[in-house]
Amino acid sequence: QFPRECVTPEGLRSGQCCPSPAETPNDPCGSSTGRGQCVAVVADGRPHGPQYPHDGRDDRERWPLRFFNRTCQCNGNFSGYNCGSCRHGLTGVNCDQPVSVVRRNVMLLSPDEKRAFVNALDQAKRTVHPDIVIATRRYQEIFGPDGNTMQFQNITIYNYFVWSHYYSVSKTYLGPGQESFGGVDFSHEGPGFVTWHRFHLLQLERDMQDMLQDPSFALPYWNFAIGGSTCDICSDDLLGARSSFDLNSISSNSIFSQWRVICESVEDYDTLGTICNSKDRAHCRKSGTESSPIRRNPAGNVARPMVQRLPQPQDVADCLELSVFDTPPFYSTSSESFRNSIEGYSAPQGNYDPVIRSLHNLAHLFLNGTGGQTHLSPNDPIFVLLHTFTDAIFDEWLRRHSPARPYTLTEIITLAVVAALVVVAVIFAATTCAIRTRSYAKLEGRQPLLGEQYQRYSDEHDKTQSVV
Ligand SMILES: O=C(O)c1cc2cc(O)c(O)cc2[nH]1
Repeated sequence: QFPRECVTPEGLRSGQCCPSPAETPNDPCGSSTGRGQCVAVVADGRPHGPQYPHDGRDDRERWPLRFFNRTCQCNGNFSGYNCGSCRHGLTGVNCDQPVSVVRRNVMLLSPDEKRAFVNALDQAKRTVHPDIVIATRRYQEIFGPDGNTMQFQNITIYNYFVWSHYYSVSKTYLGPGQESFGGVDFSHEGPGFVTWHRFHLLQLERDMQDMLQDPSFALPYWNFAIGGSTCDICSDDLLGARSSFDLNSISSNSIFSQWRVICESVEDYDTLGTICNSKDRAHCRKSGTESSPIRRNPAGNVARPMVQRLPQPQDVADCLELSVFDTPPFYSTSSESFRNSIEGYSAPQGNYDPVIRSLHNLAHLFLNGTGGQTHLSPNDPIFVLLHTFTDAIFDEWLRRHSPARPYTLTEIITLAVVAALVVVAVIFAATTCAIRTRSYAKLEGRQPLLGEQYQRYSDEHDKTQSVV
Protein backbone atom coordinates (compact mmCIF):
# COMPACT_ATOMS: atom_id res chain seq x y z
CA GLN A 1 0.00 0.00 0.00
CA PHE A 2 1.58 3.19 -1.18
CA PRO A 3 0.73 6.78 -2.15
CA ARG A 4 -0.72 6.78 -5.66
CA GLU A 5 1.87 9.34 -6.77
CA CYS A 6 4.78 7.01 -5.94
CA VAL A 7 3.80 3.87 -7.86
CA THR A 8 4.79 4.95 -11.35
CA PRO A 9 7.50 2.86 -13.10
CA GLU A 10 9.97 5.77 -12.61
CA GLY A 11 8.93 6.24 -8.97
CA LEU A 12 9.48 2.60 -8.11
CA ARG A 13 12.74 2.34 -10.07
CA SER A 14 14.12 5.39 -8.23
CA GLY A 15 13.26 3.85 -4.85
CA GLN A 16 12.14 7.30 -3.70
CA CYS A 17 8.67 8.15 -2.42
CA CYS A 18 8.79 11.81 -1.36
CA PRO A 19 5.69 13.54 -2.77
CA SER A 20 4.93 17.24 -2.35
CA PRO A 21 2.02 18.50 -0.23
CA ALA A 22 -0.99 19.50 -2.38
CA GLU A 23 -0.54 23.20 -1.52
CA THR A 24 3.12 23.37 -2.59
CA PRO A 25 3.85 21.50 -5.84
CA ASN A 26 7.48 20.58 -6.66
CA ASP A 27 8.42 20.72 -3.03
CA PRO A 28 9.17 17.15 -1.84
CA CYS A 29 7.92 16.62 1.74
CA GLY A 30 7.19 20.38 1.97
CA SER A 31 10.87 20.99 2.77
CA SER A 32 10.85 24.63 1.59
CA THR A 33 8.32 25.48 4.33
CA GLY A 34 10.04 23.33 6.96
CA ARG A 35 7.36 20.64 7.02
CA GLY A 36 9.80 17.76 6.42
CA GLN A 37 12.59 16.32 4.34
CA CYS A 38 13.26 13.34 2.08
CA VAL A 39 15.58 10.95 3.92
CA ALA A 40 16.98 7.43 3.65
CA VAL A 41 14.76 4.88 5.40
CA VAL A 42 16.38 3.13 8.35
CA ALA A 43 14.75 -0.26 8.93
CA ASP A 44 15.50 -2.68 11.74
CA GLY A 45 18.38 -4.85 10.50
CA ARG A 46 18.49 -7.31 13.38
CA PRO A 47 18.14 -11.02 12.48
CA HIS A 48 14.66 -12.57 12.53
CA GLY A 49 13.53 -14.61 15.52
CA PRO A 50 13.27 -18.41 15.34
CA GLN A 51 9.57 -18.21 14.37
CA TYR A 52 10.55 -16.91 10.91
CA PRO A 53 13.27 -19.11 9.39
CA HIS A 54 13.42 -17.28 6.02
CA ASP A 55 15.43 -14.31 4.87
CA GLY A 56 14.70 -12.10 1.87
CA ARG A 57 11.68 -14.16 0.76
CA ASP A 58 8.93 -11.79 1.77
CA ASP A 59 8.30 -8.18 0.60
CA ARG A 60 7.29 -7.28 4.16
CA GLU A 61 10.73 -7.96 5.63
CA ARG A 62 12.46 -4.70 6.63
CA TRP A 63 9.46 -2.79 5.36
CA PRO A 64 9.36 -0.78 3.05
CA LEU A 65 12.89 -1.30 1.71
CA ARG A 66 11.84 -3.80 -0.98
CA PHE A 67 9.88 -0.96 -2.61
CA PHE A 68 11.31 2.35 -1.40
CA ASN A 69 14.48 3.39 0.41
CA ARG A 70 13.83 7.14 0.66
CA THR A 71 10.63 8.59 2.16
CA CYS A 72 9.47 11.76 3.94
CA GLN A 73 10.46 12.40 7.54
CA CYS A 74 8.19 15.12 8.94
CA ASN A 75 9.16 17.79 11.46
CA GLY A 76 7.32 18.84 14.61
CA ASN A 77 3.56 18.80 14.26
CA PHE A 78 3.53 17.78 10.57
CA SER A 79 2.68 14.29 9.44
CA GLY A 80 1.65 12.07 6.52
CA TYR A 81 3.39 10.53 3.50
CA ASN A 82 4.10 14.05 2.09
CA CYS A 83 4.13 15.94 5.44
CA GLY A 84 1.01 17.67 4.12
CA SER A 85 -1.12 16.80 7.16
CA CYS A 86 -0.96 17.35 10.92
CA ARG A 87 -0.11 14.95 13.74
CA HIS A 88 -3.13 13.42 15.49
CA GLY A 89 -4.90 15.90 17.72
CA LEU A 90 -3.74 18.98 15.79
CA THR A 91 -5.28 20.95 12.98
CA GLY A 92 -4.95 24.27 11.09
CA VAL A 93 -2.68 25.41 8.25
CA ASN A 94 0.35 25.35 10.54
CA CYS A 95 -0.85 22.31 12.52
CA ASP A 96 -0.72 24.34 15.73
CA GLN A 97 -4.38 24.21 16.79
CA PRO A 98 -5.22 21.40 19.24
CA VAL A 99 -8.38 19.48 18.44
CA SER A 100 -10.00 17.13 20.88
CA VAL A 101 -10.73 13.60 19.57
CA VAL A 102 -12.58 11.64 22.24
CA ARG A 103 -13.46 7.97 21.79
CA ARG A 104 -16.71 7.18 23.58
CA ASN A 105 -18.60 4.05 24.59
CA VAL A 106 -20.78 3.27 21.55
CA MET A 107 -23.68 2.23 23.81
CA LEU A 108 -23.78 5.75 25.28
CA LEU A 109 -24.12 7.59 21.95
CA SER A 110 -27.44 9.33 21.28
CA PRO A 111 -29.67 7.88 18.50
CA ASP A 112 -28.41 10.65 16.16
CA GLU A 113 -24.78 9.95 17.03
CA LYS A 114 -25.30 6.22 16.44
CA ARG A 115 -26.86 6.90 13.05
CA ALA A 116 -24.06 9.28 12.10
CA PHE A 117 -21.41 6.72 13.04
CA VAL A 118 -23.07 3.87 11.10
CA ASN A 119 -23.48 6.14 8.05
CA ALA A 120 -19.86 7.28 8.29
CA LEU A 121 -18.67 3.64 8.26
CA ASP A 122 -20.87 2.91 5.27
CA GLN A 123 -19.57 5.99 3.45
CA ALA A 124 -15.99 4.78 4.13
CA LYS A 125 -16.90 1.37 2.68
CA ARG A 126 -17.96 3.08 -0.58
CA THR A 127 -15.46 5.96 -0.91
CA VAL A 128 -12.27 5.39 -2.89
CA HIS A 129 -9.20 6.22 -0.83
CA PRO A 130 -7.97 9.63 -2.04
CA ASP A 131 -4.24 8.92 -1.65
CA ILE A 132 -3.47 5.22 -1.27
CA VAL A 133 -3.44 2.31 -3.73
CA ILE A 134 -2.77 -1.37 -2.97
CA ALA A 135 -0.32 -3.80 -4.55
CA THR A 136 -2.02 -6.75 -6.22
CA ARG A 137 1.24 -8.64 -6.90
CA ARG A 138 4.50 -9.25 -5.10
CA TYR A 139 7.46 -6.98 -5.89
CA GLN A 140 8.93 -9.45 -8.42
CA GLU A 141 5.87 -8.98 -10.65
CA ILE A 142 4.94 -5.44 -9.67
CA PHE A 143 5.97 -3.90 -13.05
CA GLY A 144 3.52 -6.20 -14.87
CA PRO A 145 4.05 -8.57 -17.82
CA ASP A 146 5.47 -5.82 -20.08
CA GLY A 147 7.60 -4.18 -17.39
CA ASN A 148 5.52 -1.00 -17.49
CA THR A 149 2.00 -1.94 -16.28
CA MET A 150 2.08 -1.30 -12.60
CA GLN A 151 0.19 -3.85 -10.52
CA PHE A 152 -1.65 -1.52 -8.15
CA GLN A 153 -5.36 -0.85 -7.66
CA ASN A 154 -7.65 1.71 -6.11
CA ILE A 155 -9.39 0.62 -2.94
CA THR A 156 -12.07 2.18 -0.73
CA ILE A 157 -11.18 3.71 2.65
CA TYR A 158 -12.75 0.89 4.69
CA ASN A 159 -11.49 -1.87 2.39
CA TYR A 160 -7.99 -0.44 2.74
CA PHE A 161 -8.37 -0.96 6.50
CA VAL A 162 -9.36 -4.60 5.82
CA TRP A 163 -6.62 -5.08 3.23
CA SER A 164 -3.77 -3.81 5.43
CA HIS A 165 -4.75 -6.25 8.21
CA TYR A 166 -4.93 -9.09 5.67
CA TYR A 167 -1.50 -8.09 4.27
CA SER A 168 0.04 -8.19 7.76
CA VAL A 169 -1.23 -11.70 8.54
CA SER A 170 -1.00 -13.41 5.16
CA LYS A 171 1.37 -16.30 4.54
CA THR A 172 4.83 -15.95 3.05
CA TYR A 173 4.71 -16.99 -0.59
CA LEU A 174 7.65 -19.31 -1.28
CA GLY A 175 7.12 -19.78 -5.03
CA PRO A 176 4.92 -21.73 -7.46
CA GLY A 177 4.20 -25.28 -6.42
CA GLN A 178 5.58 -24.72 -2.93
CA GLU A 179 3.41 -24.50 0.13
CA SER A 180 3.31 -20.97 1.53
CA PHE A 181 4.82 -20.45 4.97
CA GLY A 182 2.11 -19.63 7.51
CA GLY A 183 4.21 -19.65 10.66
CA VAL A 184 4.55 -15.92 10.96
CA ASP A 185 2.11 -13.10 11.55
CA PHE A 186 3.40 -9.52 11.48
CA SER A 187 0.66 -8.03 13.67
CA HIS A 188 -0.29 -10.72 16.21
CA GLU A 189 1.36 -13.09 18.69
CA GLY A 190 4.21 -10.72 19.48
CA PRO A 191 5.20 -7.44 21.15
CA GLY A 192 3.95 -5.39 18.17
CA PHE A 193 0.34 -6.50 18.63
CA VAL A 194 -0.97 -3.45 20.54
CA THR A 195 1.08 -0.79 18.72
CA TRP A 196 0.40 -2.25 15.25
CA HIS A 197 -3.34 -2.17 15.92
CA ARG A 198 -3.13 1.32 17.46
CA PHE A 199 -1.61 2.66 14.24
CA HIS A 200 -4.13 0.69 12.17
CA LEU A 201 -7.03 2.39 14.01
CA LEU A 202 -5.42 5.83 13.82
CA GLN A 203 -5.14 5.42 10.05
CA LEU A 204 -8.86 4.67 9.70
CA GLU A 205 -9.80 7.45 12.12
CA ARG A 206 -7.67 9.95 10.17
CA ASP A 207 -9.06 8.80 6.80
CA MET A 208 -12.62 9.15 8.11
CA GLN A 209 -11.87 12.60 9.59
CA ASP A 210 -10.66 13.71 6.14
CA MET A 211 -13.61 12.07 4.39
CA LEU A 212 -16.10 13.78 6.75
CA GLN A 213 -14.06 17.00 6.88
CA ASP A 214 -14.36 16.78 10.64
CA PRO A 215 -10.99 16.70 12.45
CA SER A 216 -12.74 15.87 15.74
CA PHE A 217 -14.37 12.66 14.46
CA ALA A 218 -13.56 9.81 16.86
CA LEU A 219 -14.14 6.08 16.53
CA PRO A 220 -16.23 4.85 19.48
CA TYR A 221 -15.44 1.67 21.44
CA TRP A 222 -17.27 -1.50 22.48
CA ASN A 223 -16.79 -2.50 26.10
CA PHE A 224 -16.75 -6.21 25.36
CA ALA A 225 -15.87 -7.14 28.95
CA ILE A 226 -19.46 -7.51 30.08
CA GLY A 227 -19.59 -11.30 30.48
CA GLY A 228 -22.58 -13.33 29.37
CA SER A 229 -23.55 -14.42 25.90
CA THR A 230 -25.35 -11.35 24.55
CA CYS A 231 -23.81 -9.15 21.88
CA ASP A 232 -25.17 -5.82 23.17
CA ILE A 233 -23.99 -3.84 20.11
CA CYS A 234 -25.65 -6.27 17.68
CA SER A 235 -28.77 -4.18 17.13
CA ASP A 236 -30.00 -2.56 13.93
CA ASP A 237 -29.24 0.97 15.19
CA LEU A 238 -25.61 -0.10 15.71
CA LEU A 239 -23.66 -2.99 14.17
CA GLY A 240 -26.65 -5.05 13.02
CA ALA A 241 -29.00 -7.49 14.73
CA ARG A 242 -29.13 -11.19 13.91
CA SER A 243 -31.26 -12.07 10.90
CA SER A 244 -34.54 -13.80 11.80
CA PHE A 245 -34.03 -16.13 8.83
CA ASP A 246 -30.41 -17.18 9.15
CA LEU A 247 -28.56 -17.55 12.47
CA ASN A 248 -25.27 -16.65 10.78
CA SER A 249 -26.40 -13.51 8.99
CA ILE A 250 -27.07 -9.87 9.79
CA SER A 251 -30.64 -8.55 9.70
CA SER A 252 -31.67 -6.94 6.41
CA ASN A 253 -32.67 -3.83 8.43
CA SER A 254 -28.99 -3.12 8.96
CA ILE A 255 -26.87 -1.46 6.28
CA PHE A 256 -24.12 -3.96 7.17
CA SER A 257 -26.17 -6.79 5.64
CA GLN A 258 -25.31 -5.14 2.29
CA TRP A 259 -21.55 -5.17 2.89
CA ARG A 260 -19.46 -7.68 0.96
CA VAL A 261 -16.22 -9.08 2.32
CA ILE A 262 -12.82 -8.87 0.63
CA CYS A 263 -9.71 -11.02 0.97
CA GLU A 264 -11.58 -14.29 1.47
CA SER A 265 -10.05 -16.29 -1.41
CA VAL A 266 -6.79 -17.09 0.39
CA GLU A 267 -6.29 -20.43 -1.37
CA ASP A 268 -6.54 -18.70 -4.77
CA TYR A 269 -4.00 -16.05 -3.79
CA ASP A 270 -1.64 -18.82 -2.73
CA THR A 271 -2.06 -20.79 -5.96
CA LEU A 272 -1.89 -17.75 -8.22
CA GLY A 273 0.76 -15.90 -6.23
CA THR A 274 -1.48 -12.82 -6.08
CA ILE A 275 -2.46 -10.62 -3.16
CA CYS A 276 -6.05 -9.95 -2.06
CA ASN A 277 -7.52 -7.47 -4.55
CA SER A 278 -10.81 -6.04 -5.70
CA LYS A 279 -10.70 -8.01 -8.97
CA ASP A 280 -11.87 -10.88 -6.76
CA ARG A 281 -15.40 -9.64 -7.14
CA ALA A 282 -15.28 -9.22 -10.92
CA HIS A 283 -13.78 -12.68 -11.18
CA CYS A 284 -16.48 -14.09 -8.93
CA ARG A 285 -19.26 -12.30 -10.79
CA LYS A 286 -18.02 -13.69 -14.09
CA SER A 287 -18.06 -17.16 -12.64
CA GLY A 288 -21.58 -16.55 -11.30
CA THR A 289 -20.78 -16.22 -7.59
CA GLU A 290 -20.90 -12.97 -5.63
CA SER A 291 -18.38 -12.45 -2.87
CA SER A 292 -19.92 -13.22 0.51
CA PRO A 293 -21.82 -11.12 3.03
CA ILE A 294 -20.52 -10.78 6.59
CA ARG A 295 -21.12 -13.94 8.65
CA ARG A 296 -21.72 -13.55 12.39
CA ASN A 297 -23.29 -15.84 14.99
CA PRO A 298 -22.43 -14.39 18.41
CA ALA A 299 -22.08 -17.03 21.14
CA GLY A 300 -23.07 -19.63 18.58
CA ASN A 301 -19.99 -21.85 18.48
CA VAL A 302 -21.49 -24.89 20.18
CA ALA A 303 -18.42 -26.98 19.37
CA ARG A 304 -16.31 -24.64 21.54
CA PRO A 305 -18.29 -23.68 24.68
CA MET A 306 -15.37 -21.64 26.06
CA VAL A 307 -15.89 -19.00 23.37
CA GLN A 308 -19.67 -18.79 23.84
CA ARG A 309 -19.29 -16.01 26.42
CA LEU A 310 -17.68 -12.60 26.54
CA PRO A 311 -14.77 -11.65 28.83
CA GLN A 312 -15.61 -10.49 32.40
CA PRO A 313 -14.93 -6.99 33.81
CA GLN A 314 -12.49 -8.59 36.30
CA ASP A 315 -10.40 -9.88 33.35
CA VAL A 316 -9.60 -6.28 32.38
CA ALA A 317 -8.71 -5.41 35.98
CA ASP A 318 -6.47 -8.51 36.20
CA CYS A 319 -4.48 -7.90 33.01
CA LEU A 320 -3.89 -4.27 34.09
CA GLU A 321 -2.11 -5.61 37.19
CA LEU A 322 0.65 -7.14 35.03
CA SER A 323 3.48 -4.63 35.21
CA VAL A 324 5.77 -6.17 32.55
CA PHE A 325 4.80 -5.30 28.97
CA ASP A 326 6.07 -8.52 27.38
CA THR A 327 8.20 -11.49 28.40
CA PRO A 328 10.39 -14.10 26.63
CA PRO A 329 9.85 -15.75 24.21
CA PHE A 330 7.80 -12.65 23.16
CA TYR A 331 5.27 -14.89 21.48
CA SER A 332 1.78 -16.30 22.02
CA THR A 333 3.31 -18.61 24.66
CA SER A 334 4.53 -15.78 26.95
CA SER A 335 3.52 -15.81 30.63
CA GLU A 336 3.19 -12.82 32.97
CA SER A 337 3.07 -10.60 29.88
CA PHE A 338 0.56 -7.73 29.69
CA ARG A 339 0.67 -7.96 25.88
CA ASN A 340 -0.10 -11.68 25.76
CA SER A 341 -2.89 -11.30 28.33
CA ILE A 342 -4.67 -8.43 26.58
CA GLU A 343 -4.15 -10.19 23.24
CA GLY A 344 -5.73 -13.21 24.90
CA TYR A 345 -3.37 -16.16 24.49
CA SER A 346 -2.73 -16.31 28.25
CA ALA A 347 -5.10 -15.99 31.19
CA PRO A 348 -5.93 -12.41 32.27
CA GLN A 349 -3.82 -13.04 35.38
CA GLY A 350 -0.81 -13.86 33.17
CA ASN A 351 -0.38 -17.65 33.20
CA TYR A 352 -0.01 -19.22 29.75
CA ASP A 353 -2.20 -22.19 28.95
CA PRO A 354 -2.65 -23.31 25.32
CA VAL A 355 -6.39 -23.93 25.71
CA ILE A 356 -7.12 -20.48 27.10
CA ARG A 357 -8.61 -17.69 25.00
CA SER A 358 -9.31 -14.45 26.82
CA LEU A 359 -9.94 -10.71 26.33
CA HIS A 360 -9.27 -9.61 22.71
CA ASN A 361 -9.05 -13.13 21.23
CA LEU A 362 -12.13 -14.25 23.12
CA ALA A 363 -14.14 -11.26 21.82
CA HIS A 364 -13.09 -12.18 18.23
CA LEU A 365 -13.96 -15.86 18.66
CA PHE A 366 -17.26 -15.01 20.38
CA LEU A 367 -18.39 -13.37 17.10
CA ASN A 368 -18.05 -16.79 15.46
CA GLY A 369 -17.84 -15.90 11.79
CA THR A 370 -16.07 -13.31 9.63
CA GLY A 371 -14.87 -11.43 12.74
CA GLY A 372 -13.20 -14.55 14.16
CA GLN A 373 -10.75 -15.28 11.33
CA THR A 374 -7.54 -13.23 11.24
CA HIS A 375 -7.35 -12.79 7.45
CA LEU A 376 -10.98 -11.58 7.30
CA SER A 377 -11.88 -10.12 10.69
CA PRO A 378 -11.91 -6.35 9.87
CA ASN A 379 -14.58 -7.04 7.21
CA ASP A 380 -16.99 -7.13 10.16
CA PRO A 381 -17.12 -3.51 11.43
CA ILE A 382 -17.34 -4.83 15.00
CA PHE A 383 -13.56 -5.22 14.57
CA VAL A 384 -13.17 -1.43 14.82
CA LEU A 385 -15.00 -1.18 18.15
CA LEU A 386 -13.41 -4.32 19.57
CA HIS A 387 -9.98 -2.86 18.85
CA THR A 388 -10.68 0.67 20.11
CA PHE A 389 -11.56 -0.97 23.46
CA THR A 390 -8.39 -3.10 23.36
CA ASP A 391 -6.49 0.12 22.68
CA ALA A 392 -8.21 1.87 25.62
CA ILE A 393 -6.98 -0.91 27.92
CA PHE A 394 -3.46 -0.49 26.51
CA ASP A 395 -3.75 3.25 27.17
CA GLU A 396 -4.75 2.62 30.78
CA TRP A 397 -1.82 0.19 31.17
CA LEU A 398 0.57 2.87 29.86
CA ARG A 399 -0.82 5.35 32.40
CA ARG A 400 -0.29 2.91 35.25
CA HIS A 401 2.99 1.27 34.27
CA SER A 402 4.53 3.65 31.75
CA PRO A 403 8.01 2.26 31.14
CA ALA A 404 10.74 4.86 31.75
CA ARG A 405 11.49 6.62 28.52
CA PRO A 406 15.20 6.53 27.54
CA TYR A 407 16.85 9.94 28.00
CA THR A 408 17.54 12.07 24.92
CA LEU A 409 21.09 13.33 24.26
CA THR A 410 20.10 16.86 25.38
CA GLU A 411 18.70 15.47 28.64
CA ILE A 412 21.87 13.42 29.23
CA ILE A 413 24.08 16.51 28.69
CA THR A 414 21.87 18.67 30.96
CA LEU A 415 21.93 16.00 33.68
CA ALA A 416 25.74 15.68 33.38
CA VAL A 417 26.23 19.47 33.70
CA VAL A 418 23.87 19.67 36.73
CA ALA A 419 25.61 16.70 38.38
CA ALA A 420 29.05 18.29 37.81
CA LEU A 421 27.84 21.59 39.35
CA VAL A 422 26.45 19.76 42.39
CA VAL A 423 29.79 17.92 42.89
CA VAL A 424 31.74 21.20 42.65
CA ALA A 425 29.35 22.86 45.15
CA VAL A 426 29.67 19.95 47.61
CA ILE A 427 33.50 19.98 47.39
CA PHE A 428 33.55 23.77 47.89
CA ALA A 429 31.23 23.56 50.91
CA ALA A 430 33.20 20.69 52.48
CA THR A 431 36.55 22.50 51.99
CA THR A 432 35.16 25.75 53.48
CA CYS A 433 33.78 23.86 56.48
CA ALA A 434 37.09 22.09 57.07
CA ILE A 435 39.12 25.36 56.93
CA ARG A 436 36.66 27.16 59.26
CA THR A 437 36.62 24.28 61.73
CA ARG A 438 40.41 24.33 61.87
CA SER A 439 40.61 28.12 62.50
CA TYR A 440 37.81 28.00 65.14
CA ALA A 441 39.65 25.20 66.89
CA LYS A 442 42.74 27.45 67.12
CA LEU A 443 40.70 30.37 68.57
CA GLU A 444 38.55 28.29 70.89
CA GLY A 445 40.77 28.71 73.96
CA ARG A 446 40.66 32.54 73.79
CA GLN A 447 37.00 33.24 72.87
CA PRO A 448 33.92 33.14 75.12
CA LEU A 449 31.84 30.10 74.18
CA LEU A 450 28.83 32.01 72.71
CA GLY A 451 30.67 35.04 71.36
CA GLU A 452 30.28 38.76 72.23
CA GLN A 453 26.60 39.38 71.74
CA TYR A 454 25.45 36.65 74.12
CA GLN A 455 27.37 38.00 77.03
CA ARG A 456 24.31 40.14 77.98
CA TYR A 457 22.46 37.06 79.13
CA SER A 458 22.08 37.67 82.77
CA ASP A 459 22.39 34.78 85.14
CA GLU A 460 19.33 36.20 86.90
CA HIS A 461 17.22 36.05 83.82
CA ASP A 462 15.42 33.09 82.48
CA LYS A 463 17.88 31.47 80.06
CA THR A 464 15.26 31.47 77.33
CA GLN A 465 14.78 35.21 77.45
CA SER A 466 16.81 37.50 75.29
CA VAL A 467 18.00 40.80 76.75
CA VAL A 468 18.97 42.35 73.50
O1 LIG B 1 -8.06 -18.17 17.52
C1 LIG B 1 -7.79 -17.09 18.01
O2 LIG B 1 -7.33 -16.97 19.14
C2 LIG B 1 -8.00 -15.86 17.23
C3 LIG B 1 -8.84 -15.62 16.21
C4 LIG B 1 -8.64 -14.31 15.82
C5 LIG B 1 -9.15 -13.49 14.83
C6 LIG B 1 -8.66 -12.21 14.71
O3 LIG B 1 -9.05 -11.37 13.79
C7 LIG B 1 -7.69 -11.74 15.52
O4 LIG B 1 -7.24 -10.49 15.34
C8 LIG B 1 -7.17 -12.55 16.49
C9 LIG B 1 -7.67 -13.83 16.62
N1 LIG B 1 -7.32 -14.79 17.48
